[in-house]
Amino acid sequence: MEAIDSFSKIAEKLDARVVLPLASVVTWLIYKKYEPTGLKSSTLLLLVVPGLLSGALRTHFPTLLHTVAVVYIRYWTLLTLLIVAYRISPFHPLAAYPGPLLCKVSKLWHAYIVWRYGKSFRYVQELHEQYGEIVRIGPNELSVCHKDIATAVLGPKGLPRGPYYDTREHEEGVSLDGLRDMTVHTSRRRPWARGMNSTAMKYYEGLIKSTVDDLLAGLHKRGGQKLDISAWMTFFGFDFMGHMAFSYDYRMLKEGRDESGLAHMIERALIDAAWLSHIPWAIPFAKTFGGSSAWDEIKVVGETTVKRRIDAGFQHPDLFHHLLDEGGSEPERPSLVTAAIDGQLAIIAGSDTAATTLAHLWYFLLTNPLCFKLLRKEVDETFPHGEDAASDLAKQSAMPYLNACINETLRLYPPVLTGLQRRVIAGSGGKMIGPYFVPEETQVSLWAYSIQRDPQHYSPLPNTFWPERWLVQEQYTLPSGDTITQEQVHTNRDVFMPFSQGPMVCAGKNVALAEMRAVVCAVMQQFDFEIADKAPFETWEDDIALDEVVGIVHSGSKAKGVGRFILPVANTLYLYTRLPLKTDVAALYGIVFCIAAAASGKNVGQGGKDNEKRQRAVSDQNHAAAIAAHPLLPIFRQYTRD
Ligand code: HEM
Repeated sequence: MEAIDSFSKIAEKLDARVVLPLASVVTWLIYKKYEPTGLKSSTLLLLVVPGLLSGALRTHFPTLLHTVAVVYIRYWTLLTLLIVAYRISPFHPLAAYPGPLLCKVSKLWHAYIVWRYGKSFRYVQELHEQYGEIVRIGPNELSVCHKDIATAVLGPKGLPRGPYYDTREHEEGVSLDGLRDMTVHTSRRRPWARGMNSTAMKYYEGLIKSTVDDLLAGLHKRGGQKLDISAWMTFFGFDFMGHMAFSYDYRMLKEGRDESGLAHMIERALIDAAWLSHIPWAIPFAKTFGGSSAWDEIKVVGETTVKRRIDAGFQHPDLFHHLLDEGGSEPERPSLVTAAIDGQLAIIAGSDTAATTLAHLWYFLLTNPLCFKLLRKEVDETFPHGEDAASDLAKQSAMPYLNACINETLRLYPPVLTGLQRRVIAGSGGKMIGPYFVPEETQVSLWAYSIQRDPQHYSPLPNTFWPERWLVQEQYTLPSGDTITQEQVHTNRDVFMPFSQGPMVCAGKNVALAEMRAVVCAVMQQFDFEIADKAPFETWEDDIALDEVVGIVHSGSKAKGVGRFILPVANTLYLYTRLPLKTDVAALYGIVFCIAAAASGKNVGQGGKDNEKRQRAVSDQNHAAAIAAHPLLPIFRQYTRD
């Protein structure tokens, strides 16, 4: 009783005008210094603190509801303003780096772009075109295209992963691709190294060959019909990964369809994770309030596959055999859960990626008849007299034009289209990337799509499919027919990163390259294609990469956009100095309004105008899903050499 009395006495003396701003400032300082993201800390700082303050200031307002409304609104409003003001101020450590205002204010903007348009790689590329090789794409995040990125960021002395990868953490644990601690990552990668060594590869080669046979049989069966070539690449990708990871046959090629809906499930799950990855502080909330049904479905399918494999026991040296260390090579065997998570990762990371690359490659070959002709010539010469083109992987890896075509496809459309995010850790003193200093606790993102289309790294024609740039020769013929010399061609292999680079390079790189080479050689050797309907081919790239995203940069970041933002902020600050409730509501409105106003550009909020396209944009958020939604339907016919 005494305690309550003394609390009431103190509370009466409190001045709301001092206490509330003070509380907001302290909370802001805590956020600025420690970046707390857990559910508990967020609940404490954002709900409990203003709740306690409401209790303390109860006597200052006519009703409890009034008190709660005033306290919460004022506390959150000032906190938001402090955060925003600091991020756009010249005192922020990244103030010197250019970027759109909304990116500097919050990563919510980027999350919104991903959620609304999906193709944020196009957005980031436009930012680079506008601002140069280094752009501030978040309050604490830079996207860099400088030539030193590979060594400085991805190399052995590079940086660990950033919080973007926190969505990879599931109830059971984290998959290899989500491990941010370099030491833990190194030890977890050991079974993968065994699962990808030359002995293991020998076994996978047989699987590639038999899966290619299934593909060829499926295509022969449907000869003379229009076939969605990208769907068949997806069937191949999943069937091969099923065999390789778990000795399991998804039977997509045999059935000619994805009966289990696995590919679609993974596309949906990746869409769910895509926008959330940009705001990792929201992950605990998203998990608490529902999570992703697609991830739940994948979990069920994954668990069934793992159980089936365990019940069957060791029969083949598949990837799971190595991940579980069935051979007993490690002093301590990895747990079943860890092996299961990473085995499922192989399906998720390895199926869509190879399939989308192959889909793009067919698209480029079919729309560039000269390239098709050159590649066919190389296939025919390498495998004369009907020699089986799918079986000799060593010969395939030495085919210069084939590898140039694959590289060029991976350059223009790296299947991992999101940025590879790394973080400069606290206490490291910062990091130099070329001439740029990146302060501690800053995220650095490398967007292969932007880097690999940057004219300073790939010229001429950085946006054109021109496989010759990968060949070493004295003279080059451009698609126009003009010839240029070696000195006029610049191909910077150091920044070629479709598989990433360094200690966290794609664990399946060699397998992926082997399977893609085998598919292309075998199909080229046996089939001719006829494009029955030209229209989808003409618009395909625009359709899947969604031009709609392009243009946000200009509409959201020009002086008019900044003006739209500053006015409501000033308005809000002015209103904030008034105390009655209605001005607090106005202040909150001001915040919402200023964000909405700054966000509104010609692309945002025009839903009524072009609703059909917008609807499609939402369903196209994942690249593989976009490809699936825009089928390429050539007719396959038997090819016989003259
Ligand atoms: C064209 C095909 C592929 C491409 C372009 C590709 C690309 C990539 C990229 C860029 C990363 C780094 C991701 C990041 O750090 O965010 C990665 C990681 C990974 N990929 Fe691939 N991948 C392909 C196929 C495969 C295949 C077939 C497998 C499995 C057999 C696989 C397994 C993995 C694994 C396990 C990781 C995580 C590596 C680590 O964290 O150490 N990938 N891949």
